[in-house]
Amino acid sequence: MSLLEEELFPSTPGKFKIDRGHTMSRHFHRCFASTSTMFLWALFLIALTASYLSFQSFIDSGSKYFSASWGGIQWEKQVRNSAQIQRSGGMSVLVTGAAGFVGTHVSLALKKRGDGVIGLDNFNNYYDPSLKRARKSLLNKRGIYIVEGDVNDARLLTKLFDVVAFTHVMHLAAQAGVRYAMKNPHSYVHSNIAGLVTLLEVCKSANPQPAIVWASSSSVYGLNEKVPFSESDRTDQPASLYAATKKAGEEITHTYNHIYGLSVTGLRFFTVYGPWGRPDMAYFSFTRNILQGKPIPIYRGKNGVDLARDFTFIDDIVKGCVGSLDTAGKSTGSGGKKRGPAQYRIFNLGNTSPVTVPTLVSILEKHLKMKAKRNIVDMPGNGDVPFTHANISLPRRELGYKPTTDLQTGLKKFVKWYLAYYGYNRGKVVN
Ligand SMILES: O=C(O)[C@H]1O[C@H](OP(=O)(O)OP(=O)(O)OC[C@H]2O[C@@H](n3ccc(=O)[nH]c3=O)[C@H](O)[C@@H]2O)[C@H](O)[C@@H](O)[C@H]1O
Repeated sequence: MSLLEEELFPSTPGKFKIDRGHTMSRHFHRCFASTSTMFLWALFLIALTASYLSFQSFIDSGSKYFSASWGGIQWEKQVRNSAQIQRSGGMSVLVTGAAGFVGTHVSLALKKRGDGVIGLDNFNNYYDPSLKRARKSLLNKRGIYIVEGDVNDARLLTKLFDVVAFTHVMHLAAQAGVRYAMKNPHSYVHSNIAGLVTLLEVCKSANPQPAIVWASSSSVYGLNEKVPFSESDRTDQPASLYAATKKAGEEITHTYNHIYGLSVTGLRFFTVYGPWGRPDMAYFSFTRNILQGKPIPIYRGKNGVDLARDFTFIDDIVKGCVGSLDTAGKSTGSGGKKRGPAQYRIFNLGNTSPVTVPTLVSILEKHLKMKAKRNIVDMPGNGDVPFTHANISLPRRELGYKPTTDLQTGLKKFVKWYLAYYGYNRGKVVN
């Protein structure tokens, strides 16, 4: 500190020099006193503003992700009832993303056979939330309670584990969609990475630890050209951020398996379709457009090659999910400590018979009895891969997984549901 500074701003009151004349000293003292008072007031105001702003942001993020619509005796009772196991040897399962497409079907299947089920869903608006609400009503009617909350809410997850000693977690909550990742990259990180870690942190500390079965994706094969895709094929060339976050999920779950002894099964779903499906997917939006007489964009690959997908019917996927839960080994840790090696598995859940996108459209035309307005466009560079094709020998051997529904049959069921759900059977005008 320079001499001048030292004089103006003494570090201790005792250092203040009083040998320059009384008046001068008094004036200086007053001046200093008022400056320091102002300084203190300014500090006080800054602190007040800062705490107000941080409180506001806490409220904002809280209301966005962690609306406290849970807790209380009545709530705990509903949670316990829904998680009640109704068959001998049954399981109590926390299903995340339960109001989603796969989550709804898996929850229904588990409840039907007498397992205890609690659903968790944040009802975000990635696609029409009214469809999620309708799925929720369906689940409620079958005695499945859905907690409204986010997988990033550690307090809620911990509370759920306090109320129920879940034997299994079926983790299906995720930000889905391959192409949307270019529009909203952070939502993939929020759900598929941060949310996954929050869930695993809670699971690792739970006593007993649950076994975890979760949704990975066929998209992890990315630019892999070896067909059909086997679980041991390379998955280090993702073509989209969605795929990258799912691949990251496989690595993250491996870490928790390795360090904490969590039993983990990752399922690579191949383009799942069926009744109560996702409106953002091609088969769903094509159906809507065909019925409304609107053109449908059909992407075409390099050199005019048709794109193809190993479309897999929802009932087959449900069998794969339930088979995975049934064969999952117990987690080996307790109190956050691993006691021995735990199971870590990855399975393809596909149909093993890829169909091109134009053929998918032809099947829809047949079931809808309407012609599509086909608009063939070059595949935009937005994360799509040209084809997918699952090798399912591993899940067949380990889970008894055997898909039985071809695309013709599955789309017939989907169209029937679509027409009923959107009221076309009740004379809805098609325009
Ligand atoms: O297996 C997965 O892991 C993923 O499956 C699904 O992704 P995709 O296989 O890309 O399904 P989907 O969007 O129905 O497009 C199907 C085909 O239609 C083509 N397609 C699509 C849209 C369009 O307007 N035109 C078009 O030709 C398109 O190019 C593609 O060839 C899930 O959405 C995803 O969340 C993830 O689970």
